[in-house]
Amino acid sequence: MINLHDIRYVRLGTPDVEAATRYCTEILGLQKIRTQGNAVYFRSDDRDHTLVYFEGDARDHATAFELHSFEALEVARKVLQQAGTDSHWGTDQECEQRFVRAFVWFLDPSGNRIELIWRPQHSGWRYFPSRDAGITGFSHIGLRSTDLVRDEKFWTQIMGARVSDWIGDAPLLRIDEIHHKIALFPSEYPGVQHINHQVQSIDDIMRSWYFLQEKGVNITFGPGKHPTSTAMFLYFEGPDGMIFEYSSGVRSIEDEASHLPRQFPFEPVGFCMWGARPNIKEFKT
Ligand SMILES: O=C(O)c1cccc(O)c1O
Ligand SMILES: [Fe+2]
Repeated sequence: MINLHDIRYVRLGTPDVEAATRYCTEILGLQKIRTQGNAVYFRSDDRDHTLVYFEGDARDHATAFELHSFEALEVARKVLQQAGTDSHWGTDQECEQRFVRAFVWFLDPSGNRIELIWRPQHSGWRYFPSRDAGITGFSHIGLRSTDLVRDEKFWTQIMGARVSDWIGDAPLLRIDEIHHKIALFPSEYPGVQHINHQVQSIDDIMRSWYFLQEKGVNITFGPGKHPTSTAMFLYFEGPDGMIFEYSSGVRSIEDEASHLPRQFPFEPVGFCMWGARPNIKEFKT
């Protein structure tokens, strides 16, 4: 089995890098760290970058997870091969673009591009955004799944993730003590379904709620509170229809042995314990 250390970055294609850059800095509250070639890099915490927008197809998404050693990459390739999944080494140029020493990529059973990376670059600089959204870091993604039961098996049996809770058949998956770093949601096609950044407190959620409305950003869900992770949340629309989430107060699962995943209904009450209703296709039946 593969042992994922942590989620690291998301890379998104876009036909309009300039518009995406304006959104990331002025609306979302990330820090632009560099432009390199046709790509712009953004920080949300003490890592070199956690989000990249590159000139390309808006359906072209990749998500990276850090592994513990170079040997772990080699082992991962064998494990994937045994599971019938082709994997490939990243080229030197691709490693340079990602600020990693080595990586392996593959497609999950739904067709999501996943990158397993080794020695990603850290920053010696404090994260310093141009808008104070209260972001403390990139934390999780929603991943599109064309078959939730099949993909839950892949992510738990091959990738070593554990189910923390289910909403209907949608599993919230942890790879460390944080309630979830990946969540699978039903879709007809692959891709990243939402990108979560943690913010410091409910004050940041509410401040952003007013701020985003003033800026005319489409709020798609919330403010609300997830009964699953106990996090308070706000979802809103970004470039090319991507959904971004701010949340605060995600629970930790300290005791692996005693945690049993809980089943929540795939209904508004399964997503929000305050009564908010999602205007997000993948959260609705
Ligand atoms: O935090 C959660 O529990 C959660 C639940 C449903 C959907 C999400 O995006 C979540 O982050
Ligand atoms: Fe989420």
